[in-house]
Amino acid sequence: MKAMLQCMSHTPLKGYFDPSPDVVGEVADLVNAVREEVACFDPEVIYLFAPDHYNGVFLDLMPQFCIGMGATSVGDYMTPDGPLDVPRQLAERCAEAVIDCGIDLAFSYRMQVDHGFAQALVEMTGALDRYPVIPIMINAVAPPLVSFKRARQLGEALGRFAGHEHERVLFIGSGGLSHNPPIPAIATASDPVVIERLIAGRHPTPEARDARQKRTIAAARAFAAGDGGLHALSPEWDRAFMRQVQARDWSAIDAYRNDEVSKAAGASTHEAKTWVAAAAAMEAACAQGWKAEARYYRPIPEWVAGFGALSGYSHEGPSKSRGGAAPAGRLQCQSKQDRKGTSDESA
Ligand SMILES: O=C(O)CCc1cccc(O)c1O
Ligand SMILES: [Fe+2]
Repeated sequence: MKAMLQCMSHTPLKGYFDPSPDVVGEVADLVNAVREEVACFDPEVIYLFAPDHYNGVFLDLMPQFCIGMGATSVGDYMTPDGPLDVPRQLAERCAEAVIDCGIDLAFSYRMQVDHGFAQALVEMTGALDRYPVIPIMINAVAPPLVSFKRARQLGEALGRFAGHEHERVLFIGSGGLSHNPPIPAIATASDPVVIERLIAGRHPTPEARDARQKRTIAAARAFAAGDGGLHALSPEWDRAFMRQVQARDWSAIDAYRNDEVSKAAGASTHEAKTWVAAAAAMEAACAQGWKAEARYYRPIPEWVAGFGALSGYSHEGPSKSRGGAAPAGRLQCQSKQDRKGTSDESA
């Protein structure tokens, strides 16, 4: 069994309000390098952990974790709309295995996903449906939220299943790190229109979606200009977190407390649980035989994102059932040398 892990921050502000060209180029190099690695790896299936931002799931029925047995991208910001290629029977068996491990995973036969999923798929694979993908939503916006520990346990249960199931599996965590985009909360919303949208905002009119996106872009401009209002990015939190994931320091990860995380690094930092779940899945699928590599970090206020990337690779070993080594080209595809371009001064 071979497994790959790709964790990366997402931000729909790309292309709407950009940092300096050298930073844009640096992140583009990173994304291109990851996409090449994934293409070389040629996963038979992807397990994608990502949050939703009140585009697919709402407060009329908010799951903490939800697996899609079928899923469609809503096409918010610049992401494409349309179906993901979800292998339904595999997703069903995965759900059964995870639930059997004591994780009460919700499921949907018509899950709607937003840029949290779509941006990762498009950037890392080129399209929504390039590879079969099993989407797993982790609630990161609607308190009460699950703990970091619980996200780790979800990943562990899923990884145990995936490790037995596949020859080449890719785990993706899409989200984080420290940030606080202007996503309304039911606890503080007073406008009845906003409250209704939080509770049951499916299928907004194009005008309503556009208005919301324009507000996010305006907030990003204000944030980058130093106006208060949004919680500051927290490179210290981000670097410590990335070090812990790279070291697979699960006890440190389990020890995070939701209220402290929000206070230290911003309300949307809970998206980092997608990294925890994906890395824990990697750990279980590889029976700990893998290596993690924090490869990029930079706080990018224009994108309202502590922007990080971390990859993981299972130790090379003979293929379980197909015998012999992988085709030569696959192993040579992406050397460490090639990936050096996007240097990381931190983690
Ligand atoms: O409009 C939204 O739903 C929030 C958009 C958004 C902005 C910055 C970083 C993110 O991770 C993110 O999701
Ligand atoms: Fe997000």
